[in-house]
Amino acid sequence: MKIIGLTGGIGSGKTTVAKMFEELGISVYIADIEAKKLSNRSKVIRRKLTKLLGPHTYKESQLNREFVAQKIFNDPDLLKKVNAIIHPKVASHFKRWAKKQQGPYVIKEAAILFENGGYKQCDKTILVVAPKAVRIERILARDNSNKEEIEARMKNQWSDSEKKKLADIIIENTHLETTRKRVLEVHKNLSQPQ
Ligand SMILES: CC(C)(COP(=O)(O)OP(=O)(O)OC[C@H]1O[C@@H](n2cnc3c(N)ncnc32)[C@H](O)[C@@H]1O)[C@@H](O)C(=O)NCCC(=O)NCCS
Ligand SMILES: Nc1ncnc2c1ncn2[C@@H]1O[C@H](COP(=O)(O)OP(=O)(O)OP(=O)(O)O)[C@@H](O)[C@H]1O
Repeated sequence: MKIIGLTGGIGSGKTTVAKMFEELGISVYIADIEAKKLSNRSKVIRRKLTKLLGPHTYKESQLNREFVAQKIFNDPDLLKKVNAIIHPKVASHFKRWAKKQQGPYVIKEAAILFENGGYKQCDKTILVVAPKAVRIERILARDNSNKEEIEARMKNQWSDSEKKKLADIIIENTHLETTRKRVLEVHKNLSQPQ
């Protein structure tokens, strides 16, 4: 079964696009969500993160997301260390998950795919893009966050032009209906035996 990596910068709409593939019957793995579940469940991750970031890393046995985000997105060195704790666990969890799925391909949606070399484990990659200003507006409307916090995350992600050099398929996500048509087209191509 083919593994299709799906990524995009913060607010590009990668989860929205991933859900469109899901509606077409494709199994979708959302790495952001699984990473959080693993961070809450795995004693090894908990121990390593607490050692690295201090006693406030967990609050009532759940990852203290605001605290962790505040620390790591303003300190690239710390972010690298957190990624090194979490990403390998997500990668092995994904492999186990993928073995149980059926269909012509599965989608692995991940915020960080090119930056950490994760794309090398994929048969093909999809990059979701939207203008930066639109992405910021979307996150401001969705979350209880501010422009500085969003830009801090953006600074830790590659630009779209860097990612485009490695992506196999680009999906522009501005108008939802156009995006949906493009997803259907991509789905048909990916479903063909190669
Ligand atoms: C810092 C945390 C707790 C913040 O949680 P929060 O619910 O606010 O954000 P969420 O995880 O949903 O991510 C939202 C967006 O932030 C950006 N982001 C998240 N992790 C990273 C990262 N490691 N590097 C750059 N950007 C990131 C992405 O655009 C992502 O889509 C969380 O993002 C985290 O634990 N990140 C480190 C682990 C990781 O890389 N997770 C991503 C998938 S493996
Ligand atoms: N084409 C679109 N038109 C209008 N709103 C959109 C569009 N695509 C996504 N959105 C909205 O923008 C917000 C961000 O989309 P989504 O959560 O899919 O992005 P994401 O790239 O997964 O974000 P994050 O990086 O934070 O995980 C959501 O509230 C979503 O409903």
